[in-house]
Amino acid sequence: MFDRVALVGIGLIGSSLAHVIRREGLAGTIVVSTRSAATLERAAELDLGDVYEGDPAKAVENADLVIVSVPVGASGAVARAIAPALKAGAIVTDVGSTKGSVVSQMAPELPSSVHFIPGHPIAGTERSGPDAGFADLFDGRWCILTPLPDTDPDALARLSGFWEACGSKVDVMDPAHHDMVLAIVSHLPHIIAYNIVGTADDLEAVTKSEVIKYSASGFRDFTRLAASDPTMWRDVCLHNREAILEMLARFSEDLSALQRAIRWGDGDKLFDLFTHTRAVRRSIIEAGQDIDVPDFGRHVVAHPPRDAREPEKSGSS
Ligand SMILES: NC(=O)c1ccc[n+]([C@@H]2O[C@H](COP(=O)([O-])OP(=O)(O)OC[C@H]3O[C@@H](n4cnc5c(N)ncnc54)[C@H](O)[C@@H]3O)[C@@H](O)[C@H]2O)c1
Ligand SMILES: O=C(O)C(=O)C[C@]1(C(=O)O)C=C[C@@H](O)C=C1
Repeated sequence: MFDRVALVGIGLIGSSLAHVIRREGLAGTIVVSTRSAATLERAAELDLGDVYEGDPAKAVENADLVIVSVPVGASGAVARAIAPALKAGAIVTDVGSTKGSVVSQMAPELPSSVHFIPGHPIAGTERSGPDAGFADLFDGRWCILTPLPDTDPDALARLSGFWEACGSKVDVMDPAHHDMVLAIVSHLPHIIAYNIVGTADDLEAVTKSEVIKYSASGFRDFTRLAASDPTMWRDVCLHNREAILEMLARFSEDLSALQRAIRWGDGDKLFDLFTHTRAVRRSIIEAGQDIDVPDFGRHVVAHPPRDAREPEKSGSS
């Protein structure tokens, strides 16, 4: 599909790309580049590429596709470093979890002779580094591309074809819309997980050994998310600030409504909410992973629409 692909950053996402590119034969040559010499050495031990290059500018020379897979806060510095060496006509993309900030950091640095098309595979785990990658990571998962207004349609089609060959389903959207959607479906859940695990750990008397000993599966699920890479999530919080703050405000409002219902013993309200959220989960399962983005005009969790409520208000199934 591409003669030469340069992977700048070889952590969970970069190494997963290396595996799937190899498996599917999507590149003649895979060039691997990353900031730390130790990580580059590990990538070589894992045989993730054909060429290993510490200098990102050297790594992208003659590449037809350049994929930047670094924490979003480093996107601008990487773009600046690779810009002078990029081949005219190359496609430059990224995988960062925020898009508005990546566009504003990278676009001004890149020459107009390349096709810059930001992207984000909605696939990952709590693990990081070159050992964490696996070829199936993107199987059946969405990859969102956020082209700029003047993006060449042929380059967009080529990049979409690449992600499809990696196993993904591709959607195209505006960077600001991406950031709003991801703030609720990905960023907020991680922030809630970091917070709940932090709160539990602060309660020294009931935690330490007891948190581990009695950890119920609900809490354990939060600890998985809260084990995610601190650098990556620090950068996500700082680089999707507005959308995350907006979602946190809505979340806090809805949490207050829930708190009030508990305080006043409003069982109907609790039952209605829990019935509604169960229906949300069921519709996600029924749709497989084919989940539409939330409709922000309508979706207010603490006040489910009447028609979404089930009449039966007691018992469990
Ligand atoms: N982990 C996930 O679940 C996930 C999912 C989708 C997208 N993403 C996004 O993908 C990107 C990479 O995440 P990851 O999980 O692969 O992270 P990771 O920590 O596993 O890997 C990051 C890589 O970037 C390199 N790096 C860091 N700073 C650099 C710099 N200044 N210059 C060059 N290389 C640098 C590191 O050495 C490492 O190779 C992030 O932007 C993240 O938001 C992550
Ligand atoms: O499943 C996980 O562990 C993830 O954190 C993956 C996840 C997500 O929230 O779904 C995290 C951040 C990425 O930008 C995309 C995917």
